[in-house]
Amino acid sequence: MTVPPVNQGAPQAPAAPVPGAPHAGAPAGQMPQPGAPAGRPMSPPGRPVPGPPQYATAATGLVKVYGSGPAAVHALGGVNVGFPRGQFSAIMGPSGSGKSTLMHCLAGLDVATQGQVTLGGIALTGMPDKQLTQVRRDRVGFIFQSFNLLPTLTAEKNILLPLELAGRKADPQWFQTITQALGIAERLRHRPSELSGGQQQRVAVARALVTRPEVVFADEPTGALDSKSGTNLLNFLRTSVNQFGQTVVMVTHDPVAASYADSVTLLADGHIAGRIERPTPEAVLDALRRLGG
Ligand SMILES: Nc1ncnc2c1ncn2[C@@H]1O[C@H](COP(=O)(O)OP(=O)(O)OP(=O)(O)O)[C@@H](O)[C@H]1O
Repeated sequence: MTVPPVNQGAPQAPAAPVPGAPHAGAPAGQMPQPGAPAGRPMSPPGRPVPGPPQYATAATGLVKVYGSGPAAVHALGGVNVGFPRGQFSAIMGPSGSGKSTLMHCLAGLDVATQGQVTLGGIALTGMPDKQLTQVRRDRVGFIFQSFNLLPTLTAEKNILLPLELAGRKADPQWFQTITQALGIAERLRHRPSELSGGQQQRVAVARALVTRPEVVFADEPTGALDSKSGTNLLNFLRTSVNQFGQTVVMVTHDPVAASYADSVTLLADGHIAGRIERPTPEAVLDALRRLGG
């Protein structure tokens, strides 16, 4: 099912709740048009992809089929999408529409059946596992609903883990900037069990940002948080985009959470079903109703 693009006439939003902070990044509406990239030759894995460099992460002709034969599930049916550098983008759609599958393919956590994925202008498609693991570790940050912190490590050690695994040293100034901005500088010696849910998620956010990744992928990051902790987290993600130039791509079911983003990409039945620029909760809710979500 598809609905027409829903950005026309959508009310202008107080979409960025950070006072005085303008939306940043590339101009809106530069998503590859369906069919446009067809015929473009596949770039070898790990090589720069020719074309506009404004997308931190993009997919062309992305198909994902789980299983085979009569049991095959067509989760993505040829998706063309780009998420601009230095912007906060949300992905929404009804349950089963392919949001997590799209995010996992973009982040190199899952391999597409067909099509091409780029991260920072580099082709991920066909990349050997070892190289892909390295790309995920060095160039991607993840925030999950379930924090995924190691219980035996302190907050500080959890945050530094991606750098340690990569054999890299922390930039002390950047570490201080993010832990202070997240309000966890006083909690660094605590283990996850000694922290509140909101604090644990903020540690997970610091861990995602510590490598200064190309893209932070967030999958329902506020799903397990109370509303105040959720608001704090969304405000921080917004700040990381506005102040640090971070690119954030977030899957969410929550229209209020989506209204913190610069744009919302809508999925339905494995296809792009529209896009809302400067979303308001009302515009998002309206679009989701039209999609039956
Ligand atoms: N590992 C898998 N094996 C088989 N089918 C799968 C698998 N993962 C997802 N699917 C199917 O692919 C489709 C898209 O799933 P996906 O999880 O991407 O949707 P979603 O929009 O993220 O859903 P939700 O909002 O419920 O989390 C669904 O029909 C789902 O059942």
